[in-house]
Amino acid sequence: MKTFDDLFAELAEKAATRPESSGTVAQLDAGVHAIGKKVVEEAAEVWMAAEYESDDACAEEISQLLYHLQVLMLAKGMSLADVYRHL
Ligand SMILES: N=c1c2ncn([C@@H]3O[C@H](COP(=O)(O)OP(=O)(O)OP(=O)(O)O)[C@@H](O)[C@H]3O)c2ncn1[C@@H]1O[C@H](COP(=O)(O)O)[C@@H](O)[C@H]1O
Repeated sequence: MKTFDDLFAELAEKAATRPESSGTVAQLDAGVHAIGKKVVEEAAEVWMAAEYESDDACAEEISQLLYHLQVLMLAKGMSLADVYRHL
């Protein structure tokens, strides 16, 4: 099963190698403003799923929110340690 750290390593590799098929590369190219909007959208979907959908649907929305947060971190040039030191 993929972990948060596994996903971040995978996305960092995509950002470095820039494969044409990567949605992550497309989002990074769209910039922080567009990525930030996706973070807010996914956060709202998590909220709605938590109130009105199944636990599995909510978990899926949370995974998408985590993905978009990681894309934002990469767009900002941040590492996992930059975040973890605040936990
Ligand atoms: N975990 C994710 C992941 N979670 C969410 N998303 C993106 O977030 C979107 C969430 O979609 P929604 O359900 O909110 O639907 P939507 O708003 O209509 O989607 P869009 O119109 O914005 O595409 C998905 O369409 C994906 O584009 C993800 N995209 C990629 N990954 C993983 O990231 C890795 C790298 O992916 P690529 O860069 O595409 O190779 C792979 O392991 C992928 O599994």
